[in-house]
Amino acid sequence: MPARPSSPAARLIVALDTADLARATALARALAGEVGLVKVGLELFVAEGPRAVAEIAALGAPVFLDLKLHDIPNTVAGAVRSANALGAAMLTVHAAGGAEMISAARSAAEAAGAARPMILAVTVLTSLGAADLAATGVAGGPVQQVLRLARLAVESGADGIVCSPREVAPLRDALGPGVPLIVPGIRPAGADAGDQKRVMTPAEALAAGADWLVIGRPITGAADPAAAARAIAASLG
Ligand SMILES: O=c1ccn([C@@H]2O[C@H](COP(=O)(O)O)[C@@H](O)[C@H]2O)c(=O)[nH]1
Repeated sequence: MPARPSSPAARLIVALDTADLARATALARALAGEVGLVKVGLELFVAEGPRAVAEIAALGAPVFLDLKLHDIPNTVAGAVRSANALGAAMLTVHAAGGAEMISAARSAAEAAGAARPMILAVTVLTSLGAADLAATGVAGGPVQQVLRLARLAVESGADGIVCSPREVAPLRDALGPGVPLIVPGIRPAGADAGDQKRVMTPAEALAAGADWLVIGRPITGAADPAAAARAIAASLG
């Protein structure tokens, strides 16, 4: 499992959201040494399969496999066992899958021994605003729901929590310093938010208590992705 990051660059996780493995590997090469981890998400994994993880891991950076597993406990445990063989450093499940599912994911990860992936629980997607969440039948707003899901996830064996930067401070208050917080929904000042609704700047997220910052388009869509990552790291002081 990766250690908690101690330098600004180590805090950055770049999301390689592309269906093209050649582009993903080119980005991973260009960003070597500029970020702490590289994230393989659904777009790349569905297009290219497990070899995407293997080829990107071979370039040196630890891989965050962001599959957001959400199914019955037996099925999720099987998927985690299959993912163990890929050597990812982090793997996501949806906290809304419930206590038994999260616990099954953690137990299945432990079968990989010391090199097991961190099991991260995704709380409320950063693309959802309060009204979107209410439309799914959840009352109380994102902060309340993230706190509820995060507590459940940690009690059920999750190694870390994925949340928007808006919930980082309340989560730190509720969970203390020991729980790693992995935070997408990051936008440098003036950057296009796109489909993200609960966002903050990298410096704001860090000041609130985030451990890792997950950043895709502001880096991968830049003319010079390495320079964009360096500028973000510099903004973290
Ligand atoms: O709640 C979540 C969970 C995961 N993500 C992932 O993070 C990146 C963010 O990419 P940007 O281009 O910086 O918006 C993306 O891969 C998502 O799948 C998230 O955004 N929100």
